[in-house]
This record gives sequence, structure tokens and C-alpha cells, in this order.
Amino acid sequence: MTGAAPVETSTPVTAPSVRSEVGQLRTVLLHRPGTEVERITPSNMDQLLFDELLWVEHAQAEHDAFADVLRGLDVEVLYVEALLAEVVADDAVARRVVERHVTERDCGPQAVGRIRDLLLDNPPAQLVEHLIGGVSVEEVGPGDGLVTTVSGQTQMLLQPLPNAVFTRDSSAWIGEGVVLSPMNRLVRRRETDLLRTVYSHHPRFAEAPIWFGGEGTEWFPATFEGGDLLVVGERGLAVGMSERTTPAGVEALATRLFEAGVVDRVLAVDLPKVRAAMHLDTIVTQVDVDAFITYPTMTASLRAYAVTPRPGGGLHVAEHAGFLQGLAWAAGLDHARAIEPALGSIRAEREQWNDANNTLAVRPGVVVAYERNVATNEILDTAGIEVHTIPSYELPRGRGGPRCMSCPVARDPLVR
Ligand SMILES: NC(=O)NCCC[C@H](N)C(=O)O
Repeated sequence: MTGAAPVETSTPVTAPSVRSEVGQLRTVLLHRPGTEVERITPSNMDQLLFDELLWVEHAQAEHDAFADVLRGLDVEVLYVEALLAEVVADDAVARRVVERHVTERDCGPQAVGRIRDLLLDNPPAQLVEHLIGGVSVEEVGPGDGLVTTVSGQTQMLLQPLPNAVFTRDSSAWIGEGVVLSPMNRLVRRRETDLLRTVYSHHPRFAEAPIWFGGEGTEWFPATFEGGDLLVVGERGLAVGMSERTTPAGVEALATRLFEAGVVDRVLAVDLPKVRAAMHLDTIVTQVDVDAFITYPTMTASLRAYAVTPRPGGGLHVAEHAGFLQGLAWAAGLDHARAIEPALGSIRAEREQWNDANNTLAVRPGVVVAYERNVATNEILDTAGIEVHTIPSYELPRGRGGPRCMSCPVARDPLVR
């Protein structure tokens, strides 16, 4: 087992509110990679959505550097695992979570009761480590039923969640509430339930509405993931329709948000259904009040649709004249700037694959980016964006950057 997360205070300092992509970030939710990443092997990495095996200690050091950069920019860093440990300190909550995650379908009806009890015997932090890191046959030992008898020692009875480091995707704060993502990929669906557990039980979030996903209803095949949601303006979102987020998922989300009066416009962007553009934030992120870093090879010809509430109920959908103009519309701006490399640049293609476009804005014109994406960072710098870089040998192997690895909970409102 790998070292536990650094302890963070969970005293509320700022009420949840995210009304932009670039307002001063006050509170962010991270997950420090741990045991779950040690359980990626050559045989399961494709299924677990990783392209390589990570050197875990180095991934942790890089992640700690990320958290340090954020703290240095006046951001409070929360860890999912710490909040979850506080929540499962309540025995009844712990039992319900374990019953949802450790099932007969994986463990068989013979062993499931014993395995649940074994997990529940752990102190909260270790229980959380198992919920995220998984449980192998070796850890529970033989003794009952076919599953624990015939399965190899390394067989997982509870699958690890190595993508938990990408806190962006399983939940997203929009306005003063949160949406829980109906994840497209089966191997990521437990992440959402863990976040649902945190938001439903942690006192820090007691006042915050859950706009979508609070009841845990199965939505598949209508799905959306947080990497496709950009809170570009106080009243507007841009949402990618990607390999992970479906048009039906966007409709379901927009309907809820309109009904709750959270936003009144959504730009739905039709993305290529490819891994390199798995979420909208892999090809475009906002870096200033009116500026976006984009990857023109993929963004130049995107079709985008304006989705608004139809008076009397339902949605109105109309194709928008251009992606960048659409972003401006959703953001409530007259005009938006694209900062971008040359169309078709090989260097830009390599850097986009390593999340050069996946920057995290900490305040207007100030972003965190991977240090390895030298050319893109130079383009940002030339455009007047202050870039804080973080080491990036190991973390990009999971195909996510600073924005993917962060879930903003509170940002200061923008002053216009
Ligand atoms: N917002 C993002 O683009 N998140 C990156 C997710 C990477 C993860 N390995 C996945 O395939 O889901």
C-alpha cells in the first residue's frame, strides 16, 4: 500500500460556487494517486484507460508539486480521500457504501458477506484506500465459495479506480451546486458514487444542492463526464459531445440546470469521437476572461449548437455560427480570443496528446500547465498568460492534465 494522502483541514472557508472557469480559484478537490495506480498492469491498463504503467512514487511527487503550486496561488486544496474518510467514520454510512461497492456480482454470494466485514473492520482511512485501491483475492484469503478458491491471488474482487486522480470528471460544481456525472466508462462509475457519498454526507456540503445525480439513478447510455463541462460564463456552459458525453446526456443535464435556474444557455459542441479528444477540455480550456487555448487541428471545424430553455418547457436547439463565437455567446461576451499553435503543427499534436490544452486557470490570465509542453506554454506566455508549470513525466500517462486532475469547488465571482 502506498502512503496516505497529506491531511487537510476540512473547516469550511468558502461556500461552494463556480460561476466561471477563470475566477480566483479558492477551493479545489484533488485525489493524490495511490494504491489504485500500483494495480495497473500491462494486461489491465487498456481496460483501466491508462496508456502506460506509472512509477507511483514519482506520480505522487508530481501531484504533490501540483498541490503546492495551487496552495502558493491562494487555493485551498481538499482531498477526496480525506473527506471520504471523515464520512465513512460513521458506521452506518460505511456499511451502505461497502454494500454498494462490494457485491455478489464480483465476489459471489458465498464470500461477499465475509469480504464486506473484512473491509468494515478497517479504520476509515484504510477503508477508503480499499474503496479506491480495490481488493484482491490475496488480501481476503481463501476459505469460502468458488470465487476465492479458484481465482488467482491477483484477481481483483473490487476493481481499482486509477482514474480517481481525474477529479474533474466524476463531479462538477456549477453555480452553487454540483452535478454527479453518469460516467460513460464502466470502470469509472464507482468514482461517481464515492463523490455522491461525500457530497451527501460531509457537513461541508450540507447546504449545497445536487443538481444532477443525487439519487444515483442509472442513466447509461445517456452519459456525461465533467471534462466535457466548461463553466464559461455566469449563466452559460459549453458542453462537449464526445466519446464520453452523449447528446441525450447533454439534454438531460441542460433540462435539469434550466429547471433549477442555474444557467440559461448551453453550447453543445460536437467533438470527434476519438481518444485524443476524449473530453472538450482536452482540446480547449479557458485561460482568461475572454481567451481560450485551443487546438485548431480539432477545433477549427467543430459544429456547435445553442441550447436554450423553450418557453413553456423543453429545449430549443439551433446550430451556432462557429465554435469560438459560440463560446463567446455561452460566456456572455461580445468576442472571444483563441490562443493557438499553427494548424497542423506536429509539435502541437504531440503536446495536445500530453494535455497541453488542458490548463487549469487559477485566476484570469494565470494558469497551471504541464512543464513538458514547452511550445504551447510559450504560445500562452507570448499571449500574456502567466503559466505556472508542474513536473510531468508520469502523470500524463493517464491522459489527463491539470484541469482533468482538479475539481473546482469555489471560485471568486468575476468582476467585470
Ligand atoms: N477531463 C479529462 O480529459 N480527463 C482525463 C481522463 C483520463 C482517463 N484515463 C480516462 O480515460 O477517463
